[in-house]
Amino acid sequence: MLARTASVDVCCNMAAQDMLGLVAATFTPMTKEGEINLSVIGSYVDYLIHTQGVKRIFVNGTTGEGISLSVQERKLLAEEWIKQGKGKMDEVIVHVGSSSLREAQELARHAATIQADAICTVSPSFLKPSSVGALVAYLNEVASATPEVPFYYYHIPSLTGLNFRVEDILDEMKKCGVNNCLLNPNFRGVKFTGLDLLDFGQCVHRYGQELSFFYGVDEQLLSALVLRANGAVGSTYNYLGKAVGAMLSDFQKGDLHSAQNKQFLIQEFISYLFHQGLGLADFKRIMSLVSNIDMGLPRLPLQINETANLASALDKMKALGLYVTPHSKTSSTP
Ligand SMILES: CC(=O)N[C@H](C=O)[C@@H](O)[C@H](O)[C@H](O)CO
Ligand SMILES: CC(=O)C(=O)O
Repeated sequence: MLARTASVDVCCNMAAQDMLGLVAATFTPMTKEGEINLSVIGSYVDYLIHTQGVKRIFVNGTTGEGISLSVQERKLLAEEWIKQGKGKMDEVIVHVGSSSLREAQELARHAATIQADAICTVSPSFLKPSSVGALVAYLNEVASATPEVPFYYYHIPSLTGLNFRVEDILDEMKKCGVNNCLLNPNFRGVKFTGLDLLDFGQCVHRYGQELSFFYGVDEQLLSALVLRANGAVGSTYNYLGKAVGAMLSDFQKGDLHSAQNKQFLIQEFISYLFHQGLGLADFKRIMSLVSNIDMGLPRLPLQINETANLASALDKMKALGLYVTPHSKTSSTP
C-alpha cells in the first residue's frame, strides 16, 4: 500500500495517504472435506475486482479464520492470494497474528518473502498482555522481524477482550520509538475494529499525519469517514463492496445526504442479518450465494446457524438494491 518501497529512514515523517478505500477481509474457501481450497482463489480475486470494485484484500484475518488455521495453511493461502492478486490487486495485506510470538514472527517473515504489501497483527487473546507496555513490546517484536514491510496493529476488542485505548497504545509507541518514530519505522497504522469513536477520533486527530487508520465496523463506516478514516477493512466488502464504494464516493464528493441514505440501507441489511441470527460463520455462506463461488463451510469451532434462512437474506439484499450480479467471467459453479 503505502509503498513497501518507502525507505525506512523517511517513513517517520511520511504523511498518511488520505483515502485508501475499501479492503475486503477475505473468507478462506474450504472443500467439502474441510480442507483449505486454493483452487477458487483466482475466481475470488476476479469477482472482487470486476463485480465489487474492490482492489485491496486483507487475508487470514478474522473473516478468513486465520487464527484457527495451521501455520502451513496460512502460508499456502497467503502465497496463493498474492500469486492470484499479482498485477490485479492494488494491495494484499497478510494478517500474521497468533498467540505464539514465534509463529507471528515466522508468518511475518514468510509474508516478506512472498512480497506481501503489508502485514497486520492482533494481540494474543488467551494469555493477554497485562498492560499497554506489554502489548507494545509484543508488537515491536513482530514488527521488527520484518523491518522493511509496512506493519499495522489490529484492534478488535470484541474478540480479543483487550480494552486498551488505541490512543494510549500509540502514545506508548511514541515513547518507545527512536527518532520520533512510533515504535518501529515500518509501523504504518491501525485497523480499528472498535465501537469507540471517541478513541478513534483522537487517534486520527493526534496521529493522522503520520499513520493510516482503517475502520472495521462496517455498519457504521460513515461515522468513521466523518472522522477522517483512511479506509475500511471488513467482511461485508466481499459482497457489499460496490454498494459501500458508492457511499464512499458520495462522501468524497461532499454529498453527505446521499451517503447517509446509502449507509442506512447497508445498516438495514446488516441489521437484518443479525436479527436472523446470522454471524461470521454464516457470512461465508452468504458470500457463496452472492458470488456463485463455493466458499465451503467454516471450520470448527465456528458453526453455521442451521435454522437461518439464507435465501431470505439474499432477497433482502436484492430488495434493498445492494446485490450485484456476478460478472460473467468470475462465476463458477459451486
Ligand atoms: C467482529 C468482526 O468480524 N468484524 C469484522 C471486521 O473486523 C467486520 O467486518 C464485521 O464482520 C462487520 O462489521 C459485520 O458486523
Ligand atoms: C473483518 C476483518 O477485518 C477481518 O476479518 O479481520
